[in-house]
Amino acid sequence: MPNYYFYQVLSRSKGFIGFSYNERYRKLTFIMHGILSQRNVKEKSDLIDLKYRILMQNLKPQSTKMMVFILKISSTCSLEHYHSYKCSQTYKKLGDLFPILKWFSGNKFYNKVIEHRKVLESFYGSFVKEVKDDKEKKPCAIRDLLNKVDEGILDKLDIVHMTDNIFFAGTDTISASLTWIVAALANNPQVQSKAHEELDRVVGQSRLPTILDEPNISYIRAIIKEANSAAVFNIYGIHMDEKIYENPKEFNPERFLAGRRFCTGIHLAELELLLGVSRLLWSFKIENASPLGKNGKPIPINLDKARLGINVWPEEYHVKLVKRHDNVEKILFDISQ
Ligand code: HEM
Repeated sequence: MPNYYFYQVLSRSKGFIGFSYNERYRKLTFIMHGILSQRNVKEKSDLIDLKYRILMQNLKPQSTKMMVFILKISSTCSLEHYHSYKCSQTYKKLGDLFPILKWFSGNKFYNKVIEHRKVLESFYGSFVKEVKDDKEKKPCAIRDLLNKVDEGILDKLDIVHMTDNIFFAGTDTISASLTWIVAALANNPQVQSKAHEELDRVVGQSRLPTILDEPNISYIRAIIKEANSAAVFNIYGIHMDEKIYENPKEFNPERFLAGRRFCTGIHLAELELLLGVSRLLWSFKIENASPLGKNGKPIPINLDKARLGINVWPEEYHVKLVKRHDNVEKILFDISQ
């Protein structure tokens, strides 16, 4: 059941993620699947390429603060989202516990949500403005959404909240995944050796891995798959929950006509992880820089301990990035590559 504070007040019913199935959701999901389609993502892969180049240029070989750099990729967006998330979770819980709160629009929580909404709308509104003012009309997801305003399908507030949703769904997820993968690689040098062997064989040391290498770097793909662990849900419990499905025991195929619900950004996520992991490993050997244990070796990074952001993150850790060959700097800083 959509929560009043989160969906109606904070998002003014203008968002997309987590919204109930209805005509509006169907219309928006169609638009989002178009913007984030595999073809669109591949066509715009140079933007992701640029993003990783900037990230890699900021990773100074021998740095011991990998975590900090990875966090920096999306610091502005993620920080904003982290506050947004924390705030909305509080409202969500309170709203769920005391539904009556929604009738007191002047209450403290309501005012906090409104305050927060102002920050959020001004933050994402400024992105939208930047795209509108861009004389070169560079391609981007916000521009694709703006075209839908011209076609009379979306309004200005839809764009602001959908932009929020795209950043919300697409930044913390990738940063958290990369941070887990780096920790797992630091703990498993033998896995890195196999990955380095594959990259040297397929890509060589005179260019960066690109999207075109994807079919030939199956070990890198397997590392990404292994790091994104599967979650097992109580499917029976969810399907029989009357709060989620009307008349759950009734055999009613119509309820699935709304279409499958899954991560709309899956193609973008896969591409970002592929380029992120392959380029990190192409450039560096990742060494665990934790304090030494009794056996004289660094204490393995504890992957059982996690902390909560929007997603689940590993605890802070330190790694050392060791440049793998002499071409690393030359190629990372050569924009013609
Ligand atoms: C490693 C990265 C990612 C993971 C693990 C992930 C995971 C998920 C999950 C579990 C859902 C919920 C699906 C459901 O309702 O059953 C979801 C939804 C969504 N994701 Fe992702 N995601 C990732 C990256 C991205 C990226 C890069 C974007 C692009 C902007 C994105 C956009 C979305 C959107 C728009 C939804 C909402 C779909 C809906 O409600 O219909 N995600 N994601």
